[in-house]
Amino acid sequence: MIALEVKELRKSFGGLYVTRRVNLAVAAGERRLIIGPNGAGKTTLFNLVTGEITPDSGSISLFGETITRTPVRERAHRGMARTYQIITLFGRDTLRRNVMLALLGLSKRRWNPFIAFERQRDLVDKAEAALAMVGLAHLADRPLAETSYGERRRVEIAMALAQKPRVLLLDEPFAGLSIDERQDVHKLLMAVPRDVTMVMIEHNMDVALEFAEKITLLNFGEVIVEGTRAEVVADPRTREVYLGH
Ligand SMILES: Nc1ncnc2c1ncn2[C@@H]1O[C@H](COP(=O)(O)OP(=O)(O)OP(=O)(O)O)[C@@H](O)[C@H]1O
Repeated sequence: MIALEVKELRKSFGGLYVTRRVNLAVAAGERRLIIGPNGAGKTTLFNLVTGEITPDSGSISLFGETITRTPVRERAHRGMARTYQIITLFGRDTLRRNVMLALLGLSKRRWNPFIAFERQRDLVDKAEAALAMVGLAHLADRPLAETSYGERRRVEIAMALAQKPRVLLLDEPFAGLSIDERQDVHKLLMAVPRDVTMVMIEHNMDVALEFAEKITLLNFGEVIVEGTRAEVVADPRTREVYLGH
């Protein structure tokens, strides 16, 4: 079963192709790593997959259903989640509330002002369960601004996992973390159940390589090497465009 399929995807900005005929098929449960030099088009590919930008041509499907023109929110309802940068979180709010807000953002129901936020029991439970999954249950009452960079990264992952995604896109989850924090996030990602397919963009090869089952190498908006971890690492083109950087 293919979880995420991209066919002949193209996108240009001001006449420059940033995504050129990209094809990608990620199997259900797979852990895929996307690598490539700066400007290769990795984030643009994620933006196309989540629907934040629209392709010029080509198609995207999620578990066999075409979503090429489906709005972002609807894709999220169908099981697509993405980790966002910390900037989008609320510093003065507690970790619990931040995760609850993420869940509310996805919820079809409207925010009910007559029920105190903390009394929305199901939301509280889901938020706490998500924080427990990333080992932060004990910090649920702490304002986000008082947490470390590594803890915040785990909150981002908790927010995405709380949505019970079928496909999770991780955009540089190890960026800016210390070696110890990288190991924590790595352990956490390795523990995510197989019913979540994960696609990761990452530059930190030490931890990312361990995570990857298959690797796709992008360069100038094109897939130039793809295969198992061993195949891609051994491929001279990988060394040429990426590992030599
Ligand atoms: N909205 C946009 N308008 C114009 N050009 C854009 C836009 N978004 C991205 N680009 C350009 O597309 C190219 C690819 O960018 P993208 O962010 O996808 O690369 P990347 O592989 O994620 O790079 P990095 O590793 O540096 O994050 C870059 O040259 C970038 O300047």
